[in-house]
Amino acid sequence: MTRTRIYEIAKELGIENKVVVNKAKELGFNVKNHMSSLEDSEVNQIKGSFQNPAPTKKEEKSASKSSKIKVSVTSIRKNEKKVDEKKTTKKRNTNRVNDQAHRDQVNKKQKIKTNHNEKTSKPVAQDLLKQLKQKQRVEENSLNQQTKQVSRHDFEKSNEEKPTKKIEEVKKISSNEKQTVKKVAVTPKTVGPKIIKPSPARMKQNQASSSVNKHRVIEDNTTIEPVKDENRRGNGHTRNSGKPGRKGKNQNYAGNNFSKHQEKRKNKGKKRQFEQLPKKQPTQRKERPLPETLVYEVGMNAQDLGKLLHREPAEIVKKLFMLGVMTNQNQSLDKDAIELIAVEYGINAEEKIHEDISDIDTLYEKQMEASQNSKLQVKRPPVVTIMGHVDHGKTTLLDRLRHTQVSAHEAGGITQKIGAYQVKIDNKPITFLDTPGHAAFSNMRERGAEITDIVVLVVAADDGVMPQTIEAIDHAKSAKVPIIVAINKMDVPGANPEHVTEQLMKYNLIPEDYGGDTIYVQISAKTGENVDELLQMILLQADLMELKADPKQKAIGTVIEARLSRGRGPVADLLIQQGTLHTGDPIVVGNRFGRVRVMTNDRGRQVEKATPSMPVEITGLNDVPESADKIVVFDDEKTARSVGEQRAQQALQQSRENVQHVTLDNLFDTMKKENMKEVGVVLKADVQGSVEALQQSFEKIDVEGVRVNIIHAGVGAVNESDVTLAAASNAFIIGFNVRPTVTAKSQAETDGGVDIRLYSVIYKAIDDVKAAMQGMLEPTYEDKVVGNLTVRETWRVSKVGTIAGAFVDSGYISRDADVNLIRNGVVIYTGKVGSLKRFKDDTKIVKQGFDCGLTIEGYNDIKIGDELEAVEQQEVKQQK
Ligand SMILES: Nc1nc2c(ncn2[C@@H]2O[C@H](COP(=O)(O)OP(=O)(O)OP(=O)(O)O)[C@@H](O)[C@H]2O)c(=O)[nH]1
Repeated sequence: MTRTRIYEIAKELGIENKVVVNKAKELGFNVKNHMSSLEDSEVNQIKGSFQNPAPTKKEEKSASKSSKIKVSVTSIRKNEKKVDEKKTTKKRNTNRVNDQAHRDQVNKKQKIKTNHNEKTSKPVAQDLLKQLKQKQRVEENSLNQQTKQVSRHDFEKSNEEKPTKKIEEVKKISSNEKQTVKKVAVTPKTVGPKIIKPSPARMKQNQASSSVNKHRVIEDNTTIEPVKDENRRGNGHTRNSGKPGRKGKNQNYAGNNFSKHQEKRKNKGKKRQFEQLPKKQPTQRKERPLPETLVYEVGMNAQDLGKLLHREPAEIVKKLFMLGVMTNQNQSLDKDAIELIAVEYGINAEEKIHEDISDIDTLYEKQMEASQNSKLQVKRPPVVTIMGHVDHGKTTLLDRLRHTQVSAHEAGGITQKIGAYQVKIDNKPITFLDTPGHAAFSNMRERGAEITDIVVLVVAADDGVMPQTIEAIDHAKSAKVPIIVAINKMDVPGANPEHVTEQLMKYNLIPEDYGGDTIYVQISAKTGENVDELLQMILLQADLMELKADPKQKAIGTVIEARLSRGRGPVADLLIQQGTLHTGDPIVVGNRFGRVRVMTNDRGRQVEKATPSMPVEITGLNDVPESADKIVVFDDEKTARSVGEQRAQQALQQSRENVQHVTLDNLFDTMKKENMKEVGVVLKADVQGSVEALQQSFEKIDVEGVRVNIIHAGVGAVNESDVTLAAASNAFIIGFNVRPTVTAKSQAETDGGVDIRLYSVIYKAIDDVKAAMQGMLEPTYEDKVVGNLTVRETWRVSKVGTIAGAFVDSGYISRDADVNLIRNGVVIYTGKVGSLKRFKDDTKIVKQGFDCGLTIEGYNDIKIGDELEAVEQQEVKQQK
């Protein structure tokens, strides 16, 4: 009989010694500690008590609790096996089996309920996997459908490949998901690719990169469309379902139990995936069609041509290179190169004729032509110039016409101001230009301003045809302007109109009575007799001429007069010839520019617009223009400014070029001119007309060998710069109806006395200049006897010759004088004084009543009693 120790039993049962000891004691065995031994029957009892414990209430509870937590199917089965093998008592076995069956059921229920412990609970996990697979299949089908839809819309060309690829992609993603599913609990929500919110830009991008980046497109499309469609269909998905990155709104997605770490890894993977994708190619520019004709300008570069041809400049450079023209994109191309390019592209080339907008003369001509061809033409008032000989009554007639008495206040009685005004007869206006005779008329014509329609030739009935009358006829005829003869001063007793008519007929001005077509009117400007008839005749003539203008077009006109006003700045009198000028119009006037600021009519009333043949005064120019300058209206002030500045620049350039350059052609003239004396004049006047009148008069002063050089002429007060200029040019200043500024005056005094001459009458200015010119002539000299001497002694000195001791009877004798030696009333010799002494000293001059000793150069035969005349050359003043 063997005995077994307690610790061996505990070891066998896998429980603590203490427990076995206690159990043995419970069963009434005599044991003390784990070293105590038991008989076989006792051992079996103890083992049995441990292997088949009686299910107490406490035990049941604890068993149920633990099964909820840990008991597995296999462990139960193991226990069952063990129990079967050990063949414990029937009762206990039955109890145990019942208990176990109960526990199994509880366990199964718990497993399904809680879904915990999938690793060990195989049947539950298999169920779940089944569910998942089913779900994925549904998703695949759905994705397939969506992919087809997308491909139908966006990828018609490559629609066969893409769905497959999409499926592959989805499968790939799904397989990834499967792995994840094994580890995590499955939620009923979609486990799919990241859903990206669709946007027009993204769609566009997808379309653009479709050919290049199919992979990306597929992903984008598979993710974009389902959201849209499902939302539309209302299939239970919320609008935000599956949208990543939206906090709070993405509960379902969060429910997928993607840990942050996993998500990060996933994103990283995606990033890597994108990085591996081929880089996005630069988008190709869609080529626009070539123009039919390449309208080019010489000097354009490849970039300019690229814009015109809708092609990349690089392409043009390449083409030129192939054609043998080496250039870059910025290099200017010549005509040949540009035309080569046009041929290369198979289109026509046409050179753009560059319109020089600074050429306002051409613009003026064009507009004049346009208005003459316009169907909107209406009748316009005639523009009349009154011409005639001095004092025949021009100013009186003009005054009579405008009911003013300007001539009474006119300094010197000469018409000096150029202006214009309108007179109405039978409500029909006539525009009169107030000019100083024919000079202004011809001056205007010389400068291309033909603004006069009719000339009224004033001839005094008591004076008849005079030189300036003839000049006026010639000017009018050369301008092809019809003449109306006004025989004036009919009120004067000696008036002889018949004689005047006879005289004028010689100049082909045949009156109607004599079968001609020249209108004659006998008037008295003073009394106003027949002045209205004269006006009627002017209107008749105008009707015959059918004078018309288009008031709708942009205005063009001519400057009649311009001046600088102290308060208003540059002021210009304009005659509008075509179109209508409005206040605010941007204009270029000659080389000046500006905007019509204030416009006043001939009565001084402010007007907003000026119609054809209307004279107006305007302000707003940057500088004083010149008479006969043309006015052109531009669309905007900026253009007007640039044109004006360009023209001023050109004028300056031209004036520099006009500085005399000696050529073989002008060599002789220049040499002659170089010998000429010049009188430098700086001319300032109140109005441009006076400046021009004075300038012309000065040029006409006929003093042989001298000419007037007008260094500067302008409108306005004499200022410091005029003084500086005059001082530098050794010129003097003529101010006509203007005064020097205070500073200019003091500067003139300090600057070595610059001469400022002020005039209010033209002829006085001319006389003074003439005198100055005469003063510049080389003086003429004549011999003049300045002293008489008598020879009283003679000495012959070797090496010196004969010395004469003489007494100064009258006048004086100087060392530089010539001497006439007179003997018996005859001049024997004329020569220079060799030496002149008082006693032993040399002297310059010996006066009357004194003795002197002198020698005569080259003459020694001097005798006592000879008479000597001291002769000097003295300047003789020119007669004025
Ligand atoms: N009796 C008479 N005298 C006249 C008549 N018309 C002009 N006069 C006088 O003739 C003189 C000259 O007249 P203006 O009008 O100054 O002559 P103008 O042609 O303008 O002269 P310039 O300005 O120097 O070119 C003045 O004294 C006028 O009073 C007229 O019809 N009858």
